[in-house]
Formats: sequence, structure tokens, C-alpha cells
Amino acid sequence: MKLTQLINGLKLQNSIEEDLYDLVIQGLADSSQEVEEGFVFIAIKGFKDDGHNHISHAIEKGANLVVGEQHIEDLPVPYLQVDNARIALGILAKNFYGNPASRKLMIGITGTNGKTTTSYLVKHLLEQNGISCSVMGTIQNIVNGSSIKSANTTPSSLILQKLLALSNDDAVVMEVSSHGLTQHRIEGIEFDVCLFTNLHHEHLDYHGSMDSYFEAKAVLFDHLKPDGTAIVNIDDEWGEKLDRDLLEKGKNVCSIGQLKNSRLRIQSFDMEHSTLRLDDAEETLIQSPMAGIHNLYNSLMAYATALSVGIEKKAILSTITNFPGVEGRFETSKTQSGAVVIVDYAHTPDAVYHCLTTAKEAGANRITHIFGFRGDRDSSKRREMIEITSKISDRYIITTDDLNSVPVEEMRSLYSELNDRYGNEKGFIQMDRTKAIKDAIDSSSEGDWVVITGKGHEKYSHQFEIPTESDKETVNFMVKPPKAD
Ligand SMILES: CC(=O)N[C@H]1[C@@H](OP(=O)(O)OP(=O)(O)OC[C@H]2O[C@@H](n3ccc(=O)[nH]c3=O)[C@H](O)[C@@H]2O)O[C@H](CO)[C@@H](O)[C@@H]1O[C@H](C)C(=O)N[C@@H](C)C(=O)N[C@H](CCC(=O)O)C(=O)O
Ligand SMILES: Nc1ncnc2c1ncn2[C@@H]1O[C@H](COP(=O)(O)OP(=O)(O)OP(=O)(O)O)[C@@H](O)[C@H]1O
Repeated sequence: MKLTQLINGLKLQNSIEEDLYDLVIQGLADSSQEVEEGFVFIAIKGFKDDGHNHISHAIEKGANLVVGEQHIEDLPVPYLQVDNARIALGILAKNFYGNPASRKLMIGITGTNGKTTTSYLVKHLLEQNGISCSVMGTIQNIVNGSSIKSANTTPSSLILQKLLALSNDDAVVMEVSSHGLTQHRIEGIEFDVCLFTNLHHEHLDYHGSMDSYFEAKAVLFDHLKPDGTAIVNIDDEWGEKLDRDLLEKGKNVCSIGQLKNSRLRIQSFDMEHSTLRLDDAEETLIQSPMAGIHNLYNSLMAYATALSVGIEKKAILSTITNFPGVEGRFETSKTQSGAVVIVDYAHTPDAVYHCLTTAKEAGANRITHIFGFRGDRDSSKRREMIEITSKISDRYIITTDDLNSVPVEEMRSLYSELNDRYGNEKGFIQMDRTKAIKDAIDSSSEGDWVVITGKGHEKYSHQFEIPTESDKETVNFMVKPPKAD
């Protein structure tokens, strides 16, 4: 591709020589390590490192042009100075890959909880009704039916545009994280449908306050096409605010919820049968394939999305019931003694609340809850999580999650301090996650529930006594121990 096409739409701080417009560009890289001959290197000032310090490395590897934010002179290759290198990366990547999003039905989902579950529900409804669909999110990216490992929930703009160009699918449903939004990872992308699930206490280590966390999430809706639809859960107070803001801007909003002004209004829930009834002329009954009120909301969001892209109501209602579920989201097993074991990715106070309440509503006799806190991550949600579990569970075991840089003994004393302050006598500490699960399963019987939250589909980052690599493997090990030789 020639430079003149590549920089279309890019605002430059410096002027460039006219003969440069014909420069042929072979590829783009935002890491000097990935530069090849004839590439453009985009220098980004990051959170840990600064791409500007790696410019000479990029040139050594063959970069024939560099883009960055600093004022730099006398480079051996041309240099383009921009205001914001992350935005520039988005524009360049979109141009380089030929704006692939413009040829697809684009669906973006944001919110604290429910993005993954809702995106898999939407994919299911689309595909069951003849629309092939890529997924980009926390667990993996799925493109043309193949799974591709994801490093971020929302990929960098460079990876995102590359994946979009690779996709032959009709539609793309992607989780759009607040980090992705503040870091301009969706720069240059316009969506046909944008969803807001809810906003709860999370990532305040990064955003500072709920207000700025909300502002970050709301940016997704600036990427809605003029004729696109916003689907917003207004039973969430931040969703209600978003709905008001979007209506003021003249956007097309399909609000969902119990409030009177909801476009798709919930008349009632039936938790026993996992259904919700809409307050419409037909009193539409939506069957959630997964337990819990939160999954009824996820199902309604997916229903609204499918409706907005033109799938017939009858077809949606019949295909939603055979949704197979999502890895690590309320996955259920039964032990030999008849206890129910749940593995769930809940890692926010609200998600933990929903998970434990769902177990209670399903008739759990005694609930043992196993969970932990991630080292170096949002510490402000820990108090609320302990308070919730100490109220709802009959016993809770605080254990290791990902320690990151925190030594295990430091984490243990932190747990002990937090539990003394905010917990009660139902709480125990067992730093070996697999032993905590074993202990909980061994001491549970028919009708009891063991609810393991926090890691969901993820692999362990640490070794424990039982040689397993995930909560699901540990549960399987306990439920079906390996046969002796
Ligand atoms: C804190 C954070 O968000 N970091 C993200 C950010 O990295 P960064 O640009 O700050 O990277 P950096 O290490 O400081 O490096 C700066 C620049 O120097 C370059 N470099 C570096 C070394 C070198 O030798 N040569 C070189 O050119 C790097 O390639 C980079 O361009 O931009 C990268 C590319 O987009 C992201 O992959 C990376 O996500 C990291 C891995 C991460 O953990 N992010 C989390 C917080 C995150 O984004 N999470 C959300 C989900 C949250 C949720 O649960 O809802 C997500 O969307 O994943
Ligand atoms: N609508 C919802 N409201 C509250 N909690 C939910 C909702 N949907 C799912 N959860 C809970 O949150 C957990 C994570 O769900 P899911 O992976 O769908 O959300 P997510 O937004 O993708 O999360 P993350 O950004 O951390 O990947 C689930 O395991 C469940 O406990």
C-alpha cells in the first residue's frame, strides 16, 4: 500500500515531502520487536514502557517510516508526528486493512458484567438464524469458526483490524472493555448495534471513580452508526443515565428493564422456570437457557439485539432455548454425594451477589463459597465481596486467585485482616485453592452447593497440591478421581 492511502484521515503535526506519498508500506507494528522490512513503526507511550525509546530498534529491523507523539528530528527515516499515537494506530490499521468493519454487521457490548455471556448468546441467535458471526472477547476470539487466543478482552486496534480482515463472517460481536475504549482500540470502527449491560464497582484502580468509569463506557455509543441501535439496560442506574443522554442526542435507543419507560418492558420473572414475560401485546415469554436473574437480563439483551438486526421473533424465541452456555459461567457438576458444584467467573461484588443468590433460589441447602482476590488489582471491591458472601453463604473459604506480584504470605495476612474487619465466623482462609475445593466438596452432601468463583474459564497461575490447572479440572478430579493403576 502507498503512504498516501495509508495516512488518509490522519492529522499530522509536521509537514511531509511530496515524494514520500508514493512510499510503499509493507506492514504496521506498534512493537519494535515485530517490525519487518518496509514496515511503519508506531511509537506509543504506554503504561510500562515507551515505544519512543525503541525507535532505533525498529529502524534497525527495517522500519521505513516512524509515527510518534514526540518532536523528533534527524531520524534516518521519515517521521510523522501526531497528537495521539493510539488514535493514529487505529486510523492506519483501518486504512491498511481496507476498513473491513464497514462490510460487516458490527455489534459491540460494554458493561461491567455479562459481556461475554451476552456476546455468546448473540452469536448463537445469529448463527442459528443463518448469519455467521465472529466473536472477540475475554475467553478467545472466534473467526471463521476457529478459535484464536485473545490477549485482551478488546484487542489493540492493530490486532482488531487484522482479525476483522481475516473474518469472512457476516457479523462480528465484540466485547468492548473500558480499557479498550480509553486506549482507542476501536478507533475508526462504527457499530450497527451497541449494548450496555450494567455498571458496577470494578477497575477503579484504573478509572479512579465510577463517574469516569461510566464516561469511558459511554464512549462506545459515540461509535454507533447514525441509523444504529443502542440497547441499554435501564434497570441499572448508570444505564438509565446513558439512556437519557443518548435520547437527548437523538439516538435510537431500545431500553430494556422493568421501568415504565422501557421499550422492551419486563412484566414479570419466573425464577423457577428461568423465564421472563414481556409487557407487550403478546405477553412474550423469553426462556433463559441459564439460571439466575442476571442471565434473564443477558437473554433479553440478546433477544433485543436479534430483533434489531431483523431476525423474526418466533425464530429467536425457539433458538434461544438450545444455547449451550459459556465456559466458566455458572458451569454445574454433581458430586457422588449429590452436592452441586458451580464454577463461575464472578469477580465483582454484583456478580458474586447474583451467583450466590441464584444458588439460594435454586434451593441450595448449605452454600460453601470459595473465592479470592487478585493481587495488584482493584482493592476497593474486596470489602463488599466479603460482606456479601458472609451474609449469603453458610461457609466461605478465602483462597488464592492470581497473586500477581504479591507474595502469598502477604496475601494471607491481608485476607485475615479483611475477614476480621468485614467478615464473620463463617469465613476461613485456605491459601491452597485445590485444597479449599477438596475440603468444600468432601464436607458437602445431597442438597448442598459449593460455589467457586473468580477464575471461571481461566487456567491457574500457580501450582497447588492437587496437580490440576483450573477450577473445572479440580472439580472433575474430585468428582471423578483418576483410577489407581
Ligand atoms: C495497562 C494496559 O491496559 N496495557 C495495555 C497497553 O499496553 P501499553 O501500550 O501500555 O504497553 P507498554 O508495555 O507500556 O509498551 C508501550 C509501547 O512500547 C512498545 N515496545 C515495548 C517494548 C519493546 O521492546 N519495543 C516496543 O516497541 C510496546 O509494543 C507498546 O506499544 O496496550 C496494549 C495493546 O493494546 C495492551 O495489550 C495492554 O494490555 C495489557 C496486557 C493489560 O493487561 N490490560 C488490561 C488492564 C486490559 O486492557 N483489560 C481489559 C479488560 C478489562 C475487564 O476485565 O473488563 C481488556 O480489554 O483486556
Ligand atoms: N448481567 C449480569 N449482571 C450481573 N452479573 C452477571 C451478569 N452476567 C453475568 N454475570 C456474572 O458475571 C460473571 C462474568 O460474566 P461475563 O463473563 O458474561 O461478564 P463480562 O462482562 O464478560 O466479564 P469480564 O469483563 O470480566 O470478562 C458471570 O460468571 C456471572 O457471575
